[in-house]
Amino acid sequence: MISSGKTDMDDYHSLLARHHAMRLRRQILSPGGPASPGAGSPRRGVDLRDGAAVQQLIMQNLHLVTPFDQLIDHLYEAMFRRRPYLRSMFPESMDFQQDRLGQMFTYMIDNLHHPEQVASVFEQLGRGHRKLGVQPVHYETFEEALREALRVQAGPQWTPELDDAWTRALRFAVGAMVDGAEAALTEPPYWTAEVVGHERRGPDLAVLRILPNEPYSYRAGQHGSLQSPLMPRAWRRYSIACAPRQDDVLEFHVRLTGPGGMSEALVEHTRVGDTLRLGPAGGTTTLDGAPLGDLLLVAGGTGLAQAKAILQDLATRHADGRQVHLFVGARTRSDLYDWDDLAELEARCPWLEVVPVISEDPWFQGETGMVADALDRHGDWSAHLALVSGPPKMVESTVTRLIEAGTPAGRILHDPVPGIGEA
Ligand SMILES: NC(=O)C1=CN([C@@H]2O[C@H](COP(=O)(O)OP(=O)(O)OC[C@H]3O[C@@H](n4cnc5c(N)ncnc54)[C@H](O)[C@@H]3O)[C@@H](O)[C@H]2O)C=CC1
Repeated sequence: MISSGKTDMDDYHSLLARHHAMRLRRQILSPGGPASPGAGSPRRGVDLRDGAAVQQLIMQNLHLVTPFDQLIDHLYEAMFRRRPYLRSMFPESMDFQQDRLGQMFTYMIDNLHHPEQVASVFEQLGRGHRKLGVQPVHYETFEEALREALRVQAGPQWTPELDDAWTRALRFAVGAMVDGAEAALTEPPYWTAEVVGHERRGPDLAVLRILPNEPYSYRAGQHGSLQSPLMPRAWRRYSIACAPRQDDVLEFHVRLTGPGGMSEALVEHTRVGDTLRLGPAGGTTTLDGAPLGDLLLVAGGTGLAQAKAILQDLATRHADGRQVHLFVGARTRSDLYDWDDLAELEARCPWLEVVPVISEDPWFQGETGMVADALDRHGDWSAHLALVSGPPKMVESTVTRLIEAGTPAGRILHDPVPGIGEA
């Protein structure tokens, strides 16, 4: 059983986390740093002002330490050899974890010339890592293991300059993670949530509704991470498919993507009354601070979750006077799994037009083919603010097409997709 209230143990862990954070910060900020003399401190804004130079050095020599999956194999081997108990913090299968870490390395290196941006992404990551039980002290072991892995992978061509560049980049990112974790000490590392709704909307799709045990704050367009007791220590992100509600219930749309994974646990083996864990909300694809103007939402498959949350949010304030178009891509008519809610929203909101686009049924009486083609047929979107969500390839092709047709890249919002922007 997972305790739903705050316990003395939680207080103890909060104190311990604060203590470790302060100790690590003192070490990092001390002239020698924890492990590498002369290394820069990781505080954002102050440090890594030469991020572009660090980036250049790392990039010029990237061939020595890639592919990242090999480097990451070495890294975990070194980490679990040094601290075997750390293995118990990870899920049974490390594949997903290894992919994510590779993506974070790529993201960090690609963006070192924008340290502020790196810092804010890693602060969110540090906040999210609290749910895994990660304490700042673990980052020391991570750093030692990564430096060993880099040395092993690069072999005799590894130099102290490269070691220094990687250590500085890593400490900058880790410093931001510690900041993020520390700033979040007033909230739980994760929430327990009761499943209050579970509707099958087709053989491979479920709409889940859950009620967190404590107030959960998020903005329309963000995602939350879910963990099922059927997959201990594994977490997967899903877009929250509703704007914040009075009854505090959250909705998620989950497509079964294969056997043995989280999506199977959530679609096939989860029932009303079950308990899930929910990590803090994250993601920056929201309308906060977005420029005014008409809006184009493009959603593919379960990417509809994000668009639905944004629409519900807009509906609470008459869309701020905007006109809004939603193009919903699905393979078949029956894949329009949330059509009733969309039709209800469209009927209620005179500012909204919903256009379904079906890609694998040429007899569909409406738009058929790829969403990007349907957009072209419907006119000029270059003055709209666009928000795109769905399968990565669909997001990539839609964003490319919008840019070709004249929409400035800065007016297109989407969650990170490998290949465009962040990884
Ligand atoms: N916030 C977000 O951006 C969200 C993204 N997703 C992602 O959406 C995906 C799930 O999608 P499903 O429901 O299985 O979608 P799906 O595979 O059923 O496809 C949905 C739509 O995308 C189009 N599409 C699929 N592959 C494409 C390609 N290679 N090029 C162009 N268009 C393509 C299809 O024609 C269809 O219109 C997952 O990858 C998930 O990570 C899911 C929820 C939220």
